[in-house]
Amino acid sequence: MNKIGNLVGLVGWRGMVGSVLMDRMQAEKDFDLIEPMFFSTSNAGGAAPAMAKNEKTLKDAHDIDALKKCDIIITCQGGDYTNQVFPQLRAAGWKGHWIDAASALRMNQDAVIVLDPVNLPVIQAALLKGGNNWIGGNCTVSCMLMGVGALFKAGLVEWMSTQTYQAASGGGAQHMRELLTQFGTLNASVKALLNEPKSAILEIDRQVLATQRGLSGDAVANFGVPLAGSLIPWIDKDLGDGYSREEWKGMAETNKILGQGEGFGTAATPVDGFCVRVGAMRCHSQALTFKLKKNVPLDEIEDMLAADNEWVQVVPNNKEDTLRYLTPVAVTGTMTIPVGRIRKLAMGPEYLGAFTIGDQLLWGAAEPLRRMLRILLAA
Ligand SMILES: NC(=O)C1=CN([C@@H]2O[C@H](COP(=O)(O)OP(=O)(O)OC[C@H]3O[C@@H](n4cnc5c(N)ncnc54)[C@H](OP(=O)(O)O)[C@@H]3O)[C@@H](O)[C@H]2O)C=CC1
Ligand SMILES: N[C@@H](CC(=O)OP(=O)(O)O)C(=O)O
Repeated sequence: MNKIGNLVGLVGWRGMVGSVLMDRMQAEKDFDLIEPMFFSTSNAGGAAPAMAKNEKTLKDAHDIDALKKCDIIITCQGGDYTNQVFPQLRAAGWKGHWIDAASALRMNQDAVIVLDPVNLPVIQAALLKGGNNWIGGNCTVSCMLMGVGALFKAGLVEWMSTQTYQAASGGGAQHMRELLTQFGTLNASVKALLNEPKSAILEIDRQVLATQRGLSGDAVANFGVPLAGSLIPWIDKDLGDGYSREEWKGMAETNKILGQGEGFGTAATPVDGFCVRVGAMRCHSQALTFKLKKNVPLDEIEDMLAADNEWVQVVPNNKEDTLRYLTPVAVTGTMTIPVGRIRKLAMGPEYLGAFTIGDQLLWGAAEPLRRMLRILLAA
C-alpha cells in the first residue's frame, strides 16, 4: 500500500461536533502531522482558523476540484452535505480517504464504522483491501461499545438489551439551547413560590405542569414537546414497524462495528431496547442487560472490562462511587467511559446488569474520527 498523503480537508469544523474535533486534534497535536485545508459551506474566501498553515483562506465545500486535491477529507458537516458531495467526488475519480461523522454512508457495504479501540482488526482488514470510506458510529452505540466491548470480543454475549438516556446534544446545538430555555421558563414560572419555604410543593408542581403544557412554538421547535422536567421515548425517525431509527441502529451498527455482518444476519448478536431522550446536556447513559452464554464470575467480568482499553473505568457497585463517578455531570468533557452498577440479575447467573456513560461529542462523535486520521497517517 502506498503511503497516504497528508493534505487533509476539514469540512464542518466550526459546528458543534467539528469544534470538539478541532479541540481534540489540537490537544493531541494532530495538526503537526498534516497540511490542513479548511472548507466552508457559508464563507468561502474567508479566513481559515489559526491552525491553518499554507492555505490561509476557506475553500468552498462544494468545490469538487478543490476537494479532489485532498488526500483525506474529514467532514462533520452532516448527512445532507455527505449525500450531495460524496457521490460527486467519487464520480469525479477521487480515490482519497473520506472520514465522516454523519450516518448517511454508515451501512454502505464499502464503508467501515470506525471505533478502533473496539474494531481495529476490522479497520485494518478493510484498509488492506483498499477501503477508503470511514464513518463514525452512532454516538450511543460507540459509547456503549467503548464501555462493554470486552464482553462481545470474548464471545460471551448471547443477547443484550439497552435502555438509553440520551442527552439533548444528540439533536444538535439548538436542542441544547431549547432544553436550557425550557428549564429557565419553568423556574421563572414558580420563582416566587420557590423562594417562599412554606409554599405548598403541590402548588409549585401544578404551576410547573401548566407551564410545561403551555409551551409551544419556538419553546418546543426542536424537540416538539417539552423535555425539561419530562422525557421523550423516541429518538430519530419512525421506521413504521414499532422501532425508532435510533433503536434500529443499536443492533445494526453494533454488529457491523464488530465485523459480524451488516447487522441482522445469522452471525448477528441480538441487541434491542428503547432509546429515550432526557434532560442531560451531552452525555449518553445506558442501562444494559446481558444474557451471557455462560455463568462468568463477577470479578472476572470486571477485570475483563477494565483491561479492554485505557478509557474504561469500572465503578464499584456502591452508592458513594456511583454518585461520584457514574453521572453525566462527572463524565462530561472527559474521555473516561465509566461502567458501573455491575451485578448479576435475579433472572439467573447468566444475566448481567451494567450502567455506562459516555460524552457523546467525544467518543460518540469526534474522537473516532481523529483516531482514524492517525491510523491512515501511520499506514
Ligand atoms: N450532534 C451530534 O451529537 C452528532 C452529530 N453528528 C453528525 O455531525 C453533523 C454535524 O452536527 P453538529 O456539529 O451538531 O451541527 P452544527 O449545526 O453545529 O454544525 C454544522 C454546520 O453548520 C454550519 N453553521 C451554521 N451556523 C453555525 C453556527 N452559528 N455555529 C457553528 N456552525 C454553524 C457550519 O457550517 P459552515 O462552517 O460550512 O457554515 C457547521 O459546520 C450532524 O449533522 C450529524 O451528521 C454525528 C454524531 C453526533
Ligand atoms: N441520534 C443521536 C445523534 C446522532 O447524530 O446520531 P447519528 O450519528 O447516528 O445520526 C442522538 O440523537 O442522540
